[in-house]
Amino acid sequence: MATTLQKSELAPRLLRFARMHGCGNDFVVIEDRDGRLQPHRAELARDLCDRRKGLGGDGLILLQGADARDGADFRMTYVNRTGDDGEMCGNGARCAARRAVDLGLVGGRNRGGDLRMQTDAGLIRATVSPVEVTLGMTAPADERRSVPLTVEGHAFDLFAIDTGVPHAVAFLGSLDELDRLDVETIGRAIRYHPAFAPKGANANFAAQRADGAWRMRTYERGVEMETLACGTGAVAVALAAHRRFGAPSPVSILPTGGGVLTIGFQADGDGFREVTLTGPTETIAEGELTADWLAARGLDRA
Ligand SMILES: N[C@H](CCC[C@H](N)C(=O)O)C(=O)O
Repeated sequence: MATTLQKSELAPRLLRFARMHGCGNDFVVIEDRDGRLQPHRAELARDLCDRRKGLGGDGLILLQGADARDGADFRMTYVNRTGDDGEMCGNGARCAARRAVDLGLVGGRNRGGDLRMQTDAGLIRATVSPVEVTLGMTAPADERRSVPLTVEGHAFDLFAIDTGVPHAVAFLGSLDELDRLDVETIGRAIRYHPAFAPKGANANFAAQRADGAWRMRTYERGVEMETLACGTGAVAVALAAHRRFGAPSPVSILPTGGGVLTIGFQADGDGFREVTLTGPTETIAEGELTADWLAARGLDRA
């Protein structure tokens, strides 16, 4: 009996995780109420997002306590797979909202699934329903309607906008052209192009389907490869489709990973307001990181 007691006294605080995805853009979500993982986030993101030696994911999400002055329910810290911070992640924020509701982080103020989260891009509102999560995005910034450039022998007239993180959008003439595009090579060249320095940009490619919806593919900054979906990128494609082709709100976006992302907005000459992003999330698994794994990184004492 004494041994059992001793063990539990010595047991490190275990970390609970969830593996989640939104349209195939996948994340490890960890509860970090007191923010003690903040200094370790880059290493944690690299190790946990590893698809062989970790849990696998495009990014790591920490759910932390919020600054009460903001009126936020919690804070989302998003870290890319590479360990680089991302100010915002549309699919990640949808997963974070779902997880916060599941964990009761919104407490007694869970206004029927309506909540507010702090991010480095600003305050994001979210409405969580059994099937979908809708985000009220921050106002897009730094819109550039025409950025002509040539990469790898392809001439593009890009649309650029910051929808929480910086994005460039290229439209292709057909779905076939989109399917055949070497997103890895061309996307990377756009992502690192001097036109978007020093921050770089996520590179999105889109083509319209006969029913009016837009198919899209994304090379993600900070993941440094093509991902199966990108929420802030889908918002950028929708706003670009409005400017270029007059696409009305709401715009339906079909990411490679399946499902539909729906983007609502109000446009005026100068910018966009009331931008929303709606789509499904799925929780694949939840559990606890082992004491050995944490100890190997010195996190049992963190
Ligand atoms: N996948 C994300 C974007 C992550 C941000 C990251 N790629 C960056 O620019 O640092 C989304 O759904 O919006």
